Amino acid sequence: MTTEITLQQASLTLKDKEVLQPLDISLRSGELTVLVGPNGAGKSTLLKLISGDHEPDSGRVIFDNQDLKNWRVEDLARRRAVMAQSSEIAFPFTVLEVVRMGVSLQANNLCEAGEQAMQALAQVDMSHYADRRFQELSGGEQQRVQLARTMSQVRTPCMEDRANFLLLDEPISNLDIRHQIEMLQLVKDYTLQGGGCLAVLHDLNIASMFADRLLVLQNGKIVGDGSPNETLTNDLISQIFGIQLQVNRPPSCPIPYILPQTFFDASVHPPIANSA
Ligand SMILES: Nc1ncnc2c1ncn2[C@@H]1O[C@H](COP(=O)(O)OP(=O)(O)OP(=O)(O)O)[C@@H](O)[C@H]1O
Repeated sequence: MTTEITLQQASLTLKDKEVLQPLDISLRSGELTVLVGPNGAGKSTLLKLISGDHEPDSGRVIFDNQDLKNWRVEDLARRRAVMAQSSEIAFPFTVLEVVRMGVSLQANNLCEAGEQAMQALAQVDMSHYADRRFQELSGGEQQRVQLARTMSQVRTPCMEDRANFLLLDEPISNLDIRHQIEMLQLVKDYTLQGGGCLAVLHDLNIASMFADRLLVLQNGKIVGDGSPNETLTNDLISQIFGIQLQVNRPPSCPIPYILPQTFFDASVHPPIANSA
């Protein structure tokens, strides 16, 4: 059975600005939904609305058939986990302790929590730093640990017929290409096992590679919703990002990939001088 997070005419105004116009969206478990859009479009705000950090001014957010505002905080924390865009950790916790914060909601005892935290660290290629202070890690390393913590919080993608959800705000923004792909594959596997995920990403090519469904947000409004093949069109993405972009669909490539139009301009790539 599919578990859903549904927005029904949910809108939000912050400091006199209508950041999210009334939105009707259903996020389904079992697929990776990626949210893209220009800076300031309202992506993080939408994620906060879905996670319960913001309450809508009008309309409703429903998680698993129940209005989000009626969920008990502890119950919600076991069913969906949130990775914020920036999450500083003020105290000198070790890497293992940070991940255990997520694990502790699911584990039955301390020993199990320790083992699960180590497994989660191995998945993000960070076991070797388990005893290091989190604050001493690089930006990318911190991001991988935060992803491990978040995924540990809702470790089992699906229990009986009810799915859990990951809500990730730019989870790979600090990662090198290898780790971007490995981390998104982890998330994708989570959805393949029945879990749900909404991830905000800026890289359209990575989004194209991994998304089952792409939501395109502009000025607090959904202007595109479908597979990457359906939503990534020259007109739509050039218009929303305000730069001429070209969506390429070579027969040998199963997904569209995007390059700026300037890449094809002769002025940017002058012919290589003949040194002979
Ligand atoms: N707490 C707040 N108070 C007032 N305005 C806010 C608040 N949070 C966000 N905004 C405004 O809402 C708009 C959307 O912000 P949001 O962070 O959701 O955008 P975003 O799409 O995630 O952008 P980015 O890609 O830059 O991360 C912005 O104009 C921002 O200034």
